[in-house]
Amino acid sequence: MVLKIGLVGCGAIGAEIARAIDSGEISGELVAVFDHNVERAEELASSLEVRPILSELEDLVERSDIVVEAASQKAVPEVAKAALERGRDLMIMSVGALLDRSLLRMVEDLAEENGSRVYLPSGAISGLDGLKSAGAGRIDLVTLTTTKNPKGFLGAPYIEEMKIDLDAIKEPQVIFEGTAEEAVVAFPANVNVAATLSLTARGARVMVKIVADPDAEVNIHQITAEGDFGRIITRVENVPSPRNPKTSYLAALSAIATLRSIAEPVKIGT
Ligand SMILES: NC(=O)C1=CN([C@@H]2O[C@H](COP(=O)(O)OP(=O)(O)OC[C@H]3O[C@@H](n4cnc5c(N)ncnc54)[C@H](O)[C@@H]3O)[C@@H](O)[C@H]2O)C=CC1
Ligand SMILES: O=C([O-])CC(=O)C(=O)O
Repeated sequence: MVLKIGLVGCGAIGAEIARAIDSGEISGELVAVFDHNVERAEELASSLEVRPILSELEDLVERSDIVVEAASQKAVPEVAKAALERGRDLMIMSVGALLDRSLLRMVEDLAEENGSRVYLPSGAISGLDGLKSAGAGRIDLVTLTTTKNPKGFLGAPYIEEMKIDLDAIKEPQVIFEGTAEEAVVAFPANVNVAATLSLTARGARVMVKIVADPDAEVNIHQITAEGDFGRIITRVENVPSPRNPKTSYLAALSAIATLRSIAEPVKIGT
């Protein structure tokens, strides 16, 4: 059976996913795309060998086996409800949205009631396999330190609210410290990975530090987790997506790897 994929969001991640389906790297069919920026959807669709239709959300869901959200945290409630109520599988990239407890419960309940699966890729970080194993025991604390070039934080609600002048940052500067729940609201397009860590760590405290470094050419996520298993330390130096400096290329690759693994009979890793 050919997996029918519907894509919501035609930006940096969505475009990489679409190209991977088009080239046969992901075995499936991109049946429909939706973006509230219609020009973006049109531009992506017309760049592909096998052109998907441009559709509205409801129609996209109807045509798909799996709906891929690669849009924004704000899009998640509507996309999740539409997909899960119709028993479709769902992959979510804007994982930060799920730190809203009531949304997480709705997603879990609808998935269970309708026999759907929800996939949350590792995104731009490494080490979730070990953290998942550790979560079977006790995890005491997880810390995430994210470093990006200041231009990667442009437009973040926290930057605007605190009136932080990103151009004035001339050396590495900690611009935010807080919990994962606070971080995903303050920087919705920068630290979805904090939510992925939090959900993997099964309720353990996840503390986030965000550093703006004007010399940074890579997006760094350094993670330390401690518990009765010992300590895990991971650090990824991510190449930013050329289309969107907020987003690391690895995040798109993790979405592609997740879609590929759905079709594979042998599952590797925790
Ligand atoms: N889980 C992870 O590790 C990572 C998650 N992300 C998140 O994944 C999402 C996609 O990332 P990118 O492709 O880099 O973003 P992007 O900004 O390059 O593209 C997003 C696209 O979605 C569209 N869009 C936004 N809200 C929409 C809505 N409500 N309905 C329809 N279309 C909508 C935009 O017009 C845009 O074309 C973002 O929320 C981003 O923060 C990004 C990097 C890593
Ligand atoms: O791509 C990254 O480096 C991480 C990111 O933006 C996110 O988690 O939202």
